[in-house]
Amino acid sequence: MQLTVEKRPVIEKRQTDLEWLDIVRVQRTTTEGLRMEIVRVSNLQKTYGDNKVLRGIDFTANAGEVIGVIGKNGAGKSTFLEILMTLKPYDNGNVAVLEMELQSLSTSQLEHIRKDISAVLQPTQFYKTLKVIELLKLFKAYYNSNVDIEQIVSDFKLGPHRKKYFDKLSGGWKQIVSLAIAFLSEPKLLILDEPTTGLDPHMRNTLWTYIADYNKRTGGTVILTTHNMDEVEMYCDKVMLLNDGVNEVFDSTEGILSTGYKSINEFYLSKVSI
Ligand SMILES: Nc1ncnc2c1ncn2[C@@H]1O[C@H](COP(=O)(O)OP(=O)(O)OP(=O)(O)O)[C@@H](O)[C@H]1O
Repeated sequence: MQLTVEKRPVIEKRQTDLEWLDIVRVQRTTTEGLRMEIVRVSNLQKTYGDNKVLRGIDFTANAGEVIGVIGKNGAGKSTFLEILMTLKPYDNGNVAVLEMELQSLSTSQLEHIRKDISAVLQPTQFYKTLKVIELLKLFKAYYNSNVDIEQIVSDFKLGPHRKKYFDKLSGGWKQIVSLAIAFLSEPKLLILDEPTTGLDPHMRNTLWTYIADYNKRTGGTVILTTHNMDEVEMYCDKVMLLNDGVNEVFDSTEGILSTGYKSINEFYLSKVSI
């Protein structure tokens, strides 16, 4: 595998005190030209009652890609992610995760596939009686993970919080702990629903640093939703714009910008009406 490093001008503009944005987007090209397909979705449809939320989504995620799913409130982004996480049934279409067609899987096959998927939804109030460090140890044991807990504590700046009870943390720190736990299993597919909402700018950078590093180190795939278009522009390889129940655009970030938009924010505002 050959690594090519590409520095985007926009990153330089927004460089932060963490200097992490020598974090460059690493684009993997394989000499064999082969990339494992992690998710393939075709004509996905999902209705709640008479609310047809997804009307035919086509989507592919390859190993190592970071993909941002964007769209206005209520567009169906979380619904889409929950289907990929195997948490929600769908009405029509095909959804293959790690080359397994979800609707044809038995319960035990679903459990098997879930071992390779990690997800962070909105911060939860789970494990009230456990301290942060205990939670991390618990999940390390559960996942049989080789990840060094102290490294995770350091990477996510959790040192001052390690002995605090989870339910006593602020909303943002709960979010950070949930994210740290998600990375413990070194999943092939990481699904994050608005991971940076509620995080301060330093912690947002910390998270993106970790995602970029995880992605480079393990070749893991990340699919996330966000309303922050700057983050999409800086860190996502591809963008899917969900609009009126379909993937109105699904393209590389560069591909979108090369069509004349100054930014992904401008692209979003021009494509999506209130
Ligand atoms: N369990 C449910 N039962 C009925 N309707 C639902 C359910 N979950 C979501 N919906 C509806 O489906 C639509 C899409 O919701 P979803 O949460 O997927 O959108 P979203 O794009 O993630 O929105 P946001 O950006 O506001 O988080 C909304 O109209 C919502 O009210």
